[in-house]
Amino acid sequence: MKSIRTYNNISDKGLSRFPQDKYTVSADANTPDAILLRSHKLHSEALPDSVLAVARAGAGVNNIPVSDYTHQGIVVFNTPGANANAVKELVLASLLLSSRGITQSMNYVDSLANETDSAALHKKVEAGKKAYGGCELEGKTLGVVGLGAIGAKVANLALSLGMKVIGYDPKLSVEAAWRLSSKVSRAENLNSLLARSDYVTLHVPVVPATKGFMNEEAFNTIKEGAKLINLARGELVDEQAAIDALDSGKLGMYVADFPSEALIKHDKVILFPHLGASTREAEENCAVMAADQLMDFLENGNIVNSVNFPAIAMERTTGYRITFANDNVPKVLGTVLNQLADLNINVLDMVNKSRDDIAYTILDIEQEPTDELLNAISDVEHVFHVRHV
Ligand SMILES: NC(=O)C1=CN([C@@H]2O[C@H](COP(=O)(O)OP(=O)(O)OC[C@H]3O[C@@H](n4cnc5c(N)ncnc54)[C@H](O)[C@@H]3O)[C@@H](O)[C@H]2O)C=CC1
Ligand SMILES: O=C(O)C(=O)COP(=O)(O)O
Repeated sequence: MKSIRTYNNISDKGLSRFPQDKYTVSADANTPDAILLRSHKLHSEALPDSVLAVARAGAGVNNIPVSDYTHQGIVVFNTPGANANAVKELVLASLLLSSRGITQSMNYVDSLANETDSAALHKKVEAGKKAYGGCELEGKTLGVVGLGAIGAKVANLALSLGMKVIGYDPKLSVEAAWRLSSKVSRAENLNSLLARSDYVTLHVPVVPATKGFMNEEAFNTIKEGAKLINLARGELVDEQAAIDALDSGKLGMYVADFPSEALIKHDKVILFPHLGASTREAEENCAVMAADQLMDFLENGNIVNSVNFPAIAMERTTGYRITFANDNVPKVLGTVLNQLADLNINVLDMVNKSRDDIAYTILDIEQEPTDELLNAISDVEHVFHVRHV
């Protein structure tokens, strides 16, 4: 029986992927084989030694100490693109909310709830409406920072609304570039995007290069009165710099799903709870993808959509499967293969992949591996994880 420990609200559609005769799934599993979570922060938690993998049902992995886990042999997964449409749709809402005085005018109408005279009510409603006139999106320029799964969908949607779209993504993958309309124009650098955009929307992970990148300098560069949408991570924006820019009028509006004490008080800030991925569809997509990836890893040693290990998969043969991870240096694989040769063990199939400074191998052999063999592989210099799956 394998055991999965969950954190957060994970869709039942994902949880029910784990067959009950093979898995127990619970929030209080003591010695789990794997963790399945959403935004729960693992940085200050010690994981039990039993944990082989952590799956984030979602995109951002900044709640997980990924590099610490890598050399403990813990594979970290996410679910690329599975919640992108949900975020895209909330960006659309954010564009409209920041343009049309929708929430403010709703609050105004609500404030008239005690008015009992119908004629007086209509007079006040009509008199108040002029305070909430807005502007249209058509013809305006949207700057999209980060053109991955979400950014590309947002960019393509904005084009269909008649907006001009500028994108900036110095690390754009070829796959992501294929998903992007050729009508999206490319900004050479961030400042050029900021200076030309009426709306700026952020879709990058929080990493050292992006932490606080929307700082005083960025707000000085941004087009006068531009509106900023941040459904990516709160840490991307220097909050005080944003508030100063809002106060001076340089920034027209800030929309985010990261409320904070300072932001909540500001009348040019529109805040939601962290709702970007909170649709039934996205929660199901993420949970199903994360569960399937975990099972494939636990049962077959295959790795799909990991953020720290190479992508690697091999069809099961009739043999017995060993997987091992090691520092990506010469001679490790050769040493293991020599060990097998010395024991007269035939290799049926094998695949080896590397990513940055680690390598991972799946080996199907003809006979069941003994503990002695597994220990011998584990003792090879630079090997830090071995498993019979
Ligand atoms: N509000 C919410 O509920 C959600 C928030 N997110 C946030 O959105 C982020 C993006 O999500 P996805 O689009 O799914 O990820 P993704 O990995 O598909 O795209 C991220 C893009 O950012 C680019 N990038 C990396 N560093 C950059 C830099 N310095 N400047 C410009 N671009 C850079 C990458 O090249 C990549 O194309 C996640 O990391 C997460 O923090 C994601 C899903 C839901
Ligand atoms: O997928 C992401 O990066 C998200 O931020 C979604 O967060 P959540 O799973 O809704 O807490």
